[in-house]
Amino acid sequence: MDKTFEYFQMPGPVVTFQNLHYCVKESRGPCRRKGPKKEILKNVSGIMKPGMNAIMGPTGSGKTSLLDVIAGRKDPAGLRSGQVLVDGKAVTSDLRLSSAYVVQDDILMGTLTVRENLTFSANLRLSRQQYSSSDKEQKVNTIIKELGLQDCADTKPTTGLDANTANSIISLLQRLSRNGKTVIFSIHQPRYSIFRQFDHLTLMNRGEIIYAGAAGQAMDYFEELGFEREQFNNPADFFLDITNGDITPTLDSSNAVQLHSSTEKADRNPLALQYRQSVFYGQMMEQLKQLTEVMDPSVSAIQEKASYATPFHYQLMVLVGRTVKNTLRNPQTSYAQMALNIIFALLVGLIYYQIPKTLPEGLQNRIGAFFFLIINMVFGNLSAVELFINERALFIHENSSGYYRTSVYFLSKVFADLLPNRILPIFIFSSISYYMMGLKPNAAAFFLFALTMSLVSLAAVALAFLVSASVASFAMANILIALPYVFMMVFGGFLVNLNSMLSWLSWLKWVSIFRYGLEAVTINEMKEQVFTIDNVTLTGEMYMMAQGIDYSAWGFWQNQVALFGIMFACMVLAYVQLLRINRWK
Ligand SMILES: Nc1ncnc2c1ncn2[C@@H]1O[C@H](COP(=O)(O)OP(=O)(O)OP(=O)(O)O)[C@@H](O)[C@H]1O
Repeated sequence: MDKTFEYFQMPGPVVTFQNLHYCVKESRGPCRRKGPKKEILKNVSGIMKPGMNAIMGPTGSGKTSLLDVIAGRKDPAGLRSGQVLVDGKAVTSDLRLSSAYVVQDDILMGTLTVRENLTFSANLRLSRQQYSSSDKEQKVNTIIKELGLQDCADTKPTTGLDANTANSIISLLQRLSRNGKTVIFSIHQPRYSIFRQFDHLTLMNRGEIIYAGAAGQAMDYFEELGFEREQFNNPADFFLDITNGDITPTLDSSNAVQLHSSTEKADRNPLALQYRQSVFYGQMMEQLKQLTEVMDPSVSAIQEKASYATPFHYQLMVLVGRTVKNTLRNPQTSYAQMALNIIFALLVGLIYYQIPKTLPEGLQNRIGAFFFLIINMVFGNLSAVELFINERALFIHENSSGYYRTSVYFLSKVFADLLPNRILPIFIFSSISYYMMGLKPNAAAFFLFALTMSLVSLAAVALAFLVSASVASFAMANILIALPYVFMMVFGGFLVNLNSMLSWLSWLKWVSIFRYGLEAVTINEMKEQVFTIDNVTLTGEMYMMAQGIDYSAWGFWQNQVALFGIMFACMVLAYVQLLRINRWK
């Protein structure tokens, strides 16, 4: 009884929700066609006060959906009616910073230690004006202590932490709730030692509430309805037996629910109807009326812009720091990328070692080498498709919890990938292959060669980023990226003469990274070169003229501009795709 009293008296935020109706369209069949609408929350109202608020019910009863609607994580398009208020005010983006939403899945950066993960969160979610670095450090230490993680605070997050056990999580939540926090959680079949720590219990069945009130009074409520509890039956099992229809009310009870009457319509939920006639419901609705009367209606109309605890540049610094740390601790991709480039550079260098200027090999080998190089620059970057897929769940969670802006995440990922995995390996690749092949021996030509290789590579990488930001699985990403790469290769000007192509297909050459790359390196190398066979001479210009390549200065630079344009457009589209990722549940 004391506990109930404490629950109703404790100061802190009060969450209210009234008349929630939430609908989804079920997807059906292999094409995931949208089926008919299904109401997953039906006329759900309630009050959650500071303390331990448990939501229980069988699988699919709507527990998670209710939590998601309260936390503002469920797509608002599905909310047919109802409203969630905190202290009588409509929920705004500020709530993201003063609340926490914990999911069951493991969404932490696995390469960072427990302390580093917590520090990352503290750095982004606590305002720099209100908390100094040492304040944040202290907060992190307190949390580590509260969670009992002192022994593993400096090891990487792994499973099997003490804090993962239900008991320690519940006792932590209880300590939080005793400090005036409103803790709302969904739980399956807790054992009695856990159940008795709950202050308030919401029981759900088929999208409706069948009991909401003091957790300690729930059993009496159902016993009064005529459900008989066996002596040693755990409360959670008792409730599950009721919702599953495994126990029925004894007929001699005056309040007994007629669960299986012949007049009952299939879609009616007698337990929910009974609850709506109960004194618990009456009292709750009365309180709800009082709590929502004070609400200022103008507040709910304002759709606030998302606000963040820290400025753009600070978020960028923290996120780049984490990405760099992650790359350094998980350097396989960078090593593999570097090794791939060195091996291919040596291979191209050996196959086309010191190409002579005599015909036919002088010409044939040069063009063949260029094709080989461009293929390597494009296909060698397939690993870039993993960039946004790997951490998709982490990004969605952190972004919707208000840690950082999407643009900050995009920039930190792109730059942390481009420098170690793309730019650096390309310069090493270019240096090795260029001098082994014996191409034009002057610094300007080498620089333009390396520039072309970089732009070809970056354009291909940007396309991979776009695919990466657009899909959630590697399998899909691999299919989507292979298709344009192969098309571009076919229309690159090496495998088919572009002038002889069917006119309705010829537009493809304008989007071919291969063509721009191949033309640029060809112009760079062939210009002012003279090839000989016996007494006959052939100039590079003659070859390019025959191929329809414009070898003027603009002819060369237009390829670089086009490559840059493809890269830029793909990057912008990749960012737009990141913004469009569905954050709703
Ligand atoms: N976005 C959605 N699209 C389609 N159906 C949904 C969606 N969200 C929830 N549902 C459906 O609504 C019902 C309630 O789901 P919910 O996850 O809230 O139940 P739950 O009580 O938390 O179940 P569990 O204990 O298994 O987690 C389920 O039938 C689920 O399939």
